[in-house]
Amino acid sequence: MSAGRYPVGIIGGGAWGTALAAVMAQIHDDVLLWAREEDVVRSINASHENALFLPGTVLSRKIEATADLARMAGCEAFMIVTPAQHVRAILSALPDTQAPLILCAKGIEANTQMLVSDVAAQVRPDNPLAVLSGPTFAHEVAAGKPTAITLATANPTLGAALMRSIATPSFRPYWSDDVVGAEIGGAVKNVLAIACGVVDGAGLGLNARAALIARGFAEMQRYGLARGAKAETLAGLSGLGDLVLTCSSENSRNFSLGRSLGQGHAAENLLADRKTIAEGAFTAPVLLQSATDLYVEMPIVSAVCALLAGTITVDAVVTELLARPLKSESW
Ligand SMILES: NC(=O)c1ccc[n+]([C@@H]2O[C@H](COP(=O)([O-])OP(=O)(O)OC[C@H]3O[C@@H](n4cnc5c(N)ncnc54)[C@H](O)[C@@H]3O)[C@@H](O)[C@H]2O)c1
Ligand SMILES: O=P(O)(O)OC[C@H](O)CO
Repeated sequence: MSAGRYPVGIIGGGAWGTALAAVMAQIHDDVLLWAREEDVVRSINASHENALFLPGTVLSRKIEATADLARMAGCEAFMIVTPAQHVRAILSALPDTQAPLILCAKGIEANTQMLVSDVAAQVRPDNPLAVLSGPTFAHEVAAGKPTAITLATANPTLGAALMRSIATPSFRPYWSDDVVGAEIGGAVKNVLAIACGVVDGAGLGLNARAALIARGFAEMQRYGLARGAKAETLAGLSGLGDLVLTCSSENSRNFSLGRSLGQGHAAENLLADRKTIAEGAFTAPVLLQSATDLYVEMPIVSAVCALLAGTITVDAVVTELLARPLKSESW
């Protein structure tokens, strides 16, 4: 990539877009971040903090925020960091560009069952695509803590160029040619993290949590392989790696949503009160529908859907899962 004023533009001023801007500011002189909320733009430009979505992290003065998408036209590559359900709209509104798009949302589009990369290929057929996904809590990345992540793109030359433009001494991408696998790991783990949070909130113990991670991973593999993912990608950073992270920490929004469900709070109230995104709540119903269409069994995902819909209690869901017919552990 040739030198330009903004080597990487970031679209989305939530916690993750802001953390990625902090990473980019370690290696680039100017970082332009588009945020939807004027408050976020003001907070970053005036106080060098994203007080709404990543409070407490002091940001580099190299980061400039804007609410004007037209300003992004000169960027040489884009990180697309809005929630999955808004990627279609934001890509449609992006200025005319043929720059590579690095897709950072973890989810599946409702109604269409499309992965974010499918949405991007449909809306922006002329832009090269890559997916960035892995075990990455935003506040740790923004603080410069060591992080490894999958950068998936079918084109190895593009992969190498993008890795060079985003790697820092503490942020290490690994290239994969498996875009579908990288996306499915990130989308499915969010739903499984809700389930692990439920186990925690209901006080079901660490054995139950480990069982759920292992059996949840079996669901991720069944579904991923049915959609063309590679097994080794699902076992890597963007699959198992991210599953382990989000299933074991209250820092995960998905886990903490599940924890509150497990403590008996109503899903409707919990979702209405949220200011930040728990992607798993949006992914769960479309994932279950997609799995059903592919004849893939996902009992844990199904249980999460029922809990989110408020059609079953935690006690009943646990009894149901444990009462399923005894079967082989492989699949
Ligand atoms: N936070 C993390 O640690 C992390 C890490 C890796 C990946 N991700 C993924 O990145 C994506 C963004 O998550 P986040 O943590 O930055 O979100 P966040 O919860 O911190 O912020 C919410 C974001 O949603 C945006 N938003 C809300 N309504 C919108 C609309 N109508 N159109 C466009 N944007 C809208 C807000 O502007 C804001 O950027 C998600 O898919 C998430 O799974 C997050
Ligand atoms: O807070 P969560 O559950 O959205 O998880 C954030 C990241 O996806 C962790 O990799």
